[in-house]
Amino acid sequence: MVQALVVYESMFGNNRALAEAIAEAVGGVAVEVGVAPEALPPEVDLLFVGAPTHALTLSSDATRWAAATEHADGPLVSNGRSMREWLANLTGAEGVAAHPFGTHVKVTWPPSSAARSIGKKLRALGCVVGEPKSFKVTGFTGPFAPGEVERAKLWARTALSGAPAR
Ligand SMILES: Cc1cc2nc3c(=O)[nH]c(=O)nc-3n(C[C@H](O)[C@H](O)[C@H](O)COP(=O)(O)O)c2cc1C
Repeated sequence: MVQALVVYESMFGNNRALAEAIAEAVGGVAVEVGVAPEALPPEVDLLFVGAPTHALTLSSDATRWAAATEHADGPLVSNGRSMREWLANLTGAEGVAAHPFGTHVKVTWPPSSAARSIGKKLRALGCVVGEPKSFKVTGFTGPFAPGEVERAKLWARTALSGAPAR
């Protein structure tokens, strides 16, 4: 049986909600990036990795600070280790099927998003990476555009059906 792990970074809760919906859809576990293992457990054979788009890519110290001071009503969901740091330290992911996801407010051309940045980093780690998927929120703190969470669940189930066990 395929064991799925969903690792997320989130400022205001949108990627957490997406990660939990994806985990439910594939029968996996959603883990906040600050407490995610840096050595991928060998039983994990399907990885979903998601984060919010900040300045067209993954968050940085500066954008996290802006999120906390300019946009948040309370504490950020992810206020420890960042997705960038976790991906820089991740080991044991070679050959694992991995699916990058994230959220954005605006679509840009050429396409740039946290999901795409995650995809590049997962590929460099030796993962077998699916097409990055970014889901739309209607404002910096949310909510999702109509149908986006359902779209994410369908996407995750498709990824599950194509995932061979390690
Ligand atoms: C500092 C900052 C920079 C952002 N930059 C972008 C951006 O370049 N493009 C975009 O579409 N959304 C941008 N956003 C909106 C985020 O993508 C949005 O807040 C996020 O998707 C919400 O997910 P979360 O609740 O999981 O953090 C930015 C948000 C913040 C706080």
